[in-house]
Amino acid sequence: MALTILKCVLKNATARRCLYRRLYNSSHGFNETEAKKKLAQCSGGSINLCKGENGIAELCINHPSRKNAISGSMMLELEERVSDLENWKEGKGLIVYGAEHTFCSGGDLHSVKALSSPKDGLMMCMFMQNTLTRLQRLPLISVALVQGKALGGGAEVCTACDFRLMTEGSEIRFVHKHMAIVPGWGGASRLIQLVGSRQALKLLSSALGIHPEYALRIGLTDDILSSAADRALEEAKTWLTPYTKGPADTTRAIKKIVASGREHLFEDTLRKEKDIFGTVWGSPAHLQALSKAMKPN
Ligand SMILES: CC[C@@H](C(=O)O)C(=O)SCCNC(=O)CCNC(=O)[C@H](O)C(C)(C)COP(=O)(O)OP(=O)(O)OC[C@H]1O[C@@H](n2cnc3c(N)ncnc32)[C@H](O)[C@@H]1OP(=O)(O)O
Repeated sequence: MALTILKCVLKNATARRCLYRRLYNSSHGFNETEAKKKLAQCSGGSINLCKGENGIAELCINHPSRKNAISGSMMLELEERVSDLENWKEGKGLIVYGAEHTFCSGGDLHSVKALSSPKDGLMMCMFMQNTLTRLQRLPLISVALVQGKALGGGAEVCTACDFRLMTEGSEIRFVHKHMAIVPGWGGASRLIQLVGSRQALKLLSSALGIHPEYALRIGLTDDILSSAADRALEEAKTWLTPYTKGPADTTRAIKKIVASGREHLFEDTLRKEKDIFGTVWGSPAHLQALSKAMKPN
């Protein structure tokens, strides 16, 4: 019995390690401590997290005086909030949005300037890829609520969510070409997965603004929201509700399978599906649902 429990604990710990592992570590020349010290020097704005009792959290990119541009200290806060969410066992859903009804104008140009050496740029790129990959792998169904503009790094952040909802008049734009750079926060790779390589090539090489109708047509957004600016967050929550209804363990297991399927070869995915299946099969919620389903009429 004790051996079975130990095996189960180890299996769950391995599954957790795989989900939350860092993409880059010292073996890739990435020094996290040094990166954090450097990013802390570029301050301004905040990343605010509010965890709801309904299992849906709201993550706010908050730097309104700069259209929610992400400073170095906000990159650090984003990493801290993602860590917090990784440990939130009751969580089922996440909405990422920008303060004052605009999503995010990308990297804070003041921070970007301070980090403009190739060494610092690569350090920031690895730090943000680690964080956004962990955000994408969270066992929460995530939605980016795009109001106003999602530019550059802001466009990249919204690709790290499972779904995107755009409000009327909003715009996603990979402006990197205008800055003579390419996305480095993982946004190009994720864009290819979302819309295919041909569309991704068009969007990155033109730096064209992507409006809601076009985004819907190419599969970049999942819906267009029509409510007034100050009601959009509520509308996004309502949109997410059918996907997060029911026990947290079930929703989290579904998201883990999909997150795994996005990243692994199909054979690995089948094995991972089996492992994750093992974590929910026979749980109290499963047994309860089973007995409910089997009640004689
Ligand atoms: C490393 C990440 C990198 C990447 O990988 O791509 C980037 O993301 S680089 C940043 C890319 N983003 C941009 O180049 C956007 C620049 N901003 C704009 O184009 C416009 O400001 C806007 C976002 C379209 C908004 O325009 P508008 O509504 O006309 O407002 P203002 O232009 O007056 O902006 C208000 C205020 O905000 C400051 N601001 C806006 N964006 C940024 C930013 N990314 N970094 C720093 N500051 C920003 C803008 O300068 C104004 O400040 P004040 O003049 O002091 O009022």
